[in-house]
Amino acid sequence: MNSWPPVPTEPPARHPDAPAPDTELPEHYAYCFGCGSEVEHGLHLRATAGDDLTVRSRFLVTETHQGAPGLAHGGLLACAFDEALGTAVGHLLRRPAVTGRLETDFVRPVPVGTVLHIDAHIDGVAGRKVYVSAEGRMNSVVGDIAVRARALFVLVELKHFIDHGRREDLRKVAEDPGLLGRSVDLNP
Ligand SMILES: CCCCCCCCCC(=O)SCCNC(=O)CCNC(=O)[C@H](O)C(C)(C)COP(=O)(O)OP(=O)(O)OC[C@H]1O[C@@H](n2cnc3c(N)ncnc32)[C@H](O)[C@@H]1OP(=O)(O)O
Repeated sequence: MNSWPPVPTEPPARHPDAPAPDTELPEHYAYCFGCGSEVEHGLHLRATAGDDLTVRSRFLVTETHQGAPGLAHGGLLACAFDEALGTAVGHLLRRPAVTGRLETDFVRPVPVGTVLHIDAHIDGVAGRKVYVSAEGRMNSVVGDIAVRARALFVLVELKHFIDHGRREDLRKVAEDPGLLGRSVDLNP
């Protein structure tokens, strides 16, 4: 594997208002495929703040997540890691960010019925670039590693979402702000 982070970085600083360790984190958007309660066949990932620069997430692989008979689809597993890594950036740095790059190593097949435990860690910051990595273990926080991932998140302004989001969904959120979790400082 190449060195990580791939560029010189500053040590990340956990935001002073980041949730305390062991705090259960709210979904960040009710219609998010990764965590949203309104998405029937979504991943329904749940996350807990960890110590320092970590977030611990978990999700149950169901029969709607299959790629081969009885096995999780790799793309859905990548989605879970995108969510888990983004949750770490959003809640611990409290800044809006989007995935610029995501790489995944699928180490073991993941059967339907598995609870995947994903430990994400913020590794370094270079300007707007935030480097994060995670490991996913099967059925226990000390289970066999099934997937590893690394990602670059890029810090963005609120304008990013307003400029690019579909109008009707932005309107829905304006009418019902409760659809969004209040985890990041939108005007830091
Ligand atoms: C509590 C909250 C929880 C949230 C959880 C959410 C989890 C899910 C997160 C997602 O899935 S977000 C959706 C998927 N991602 C996107 O839709 C992003 C689409 N891409 C973009 O909008 C733009 O390409 C992006 C904002 C990422 C960057 O565009 P910009 O014009 O703002 O910046 P620029 O292109 O100058 O890049 C900034 C830096 O990042 C670097 N960069 C960007 N993309 C890169 C890439 N792919 N690989 C390597 N480096 C990259 C780029 O080289 C540059 O480095 P330097 O500062 O050193 O010059």
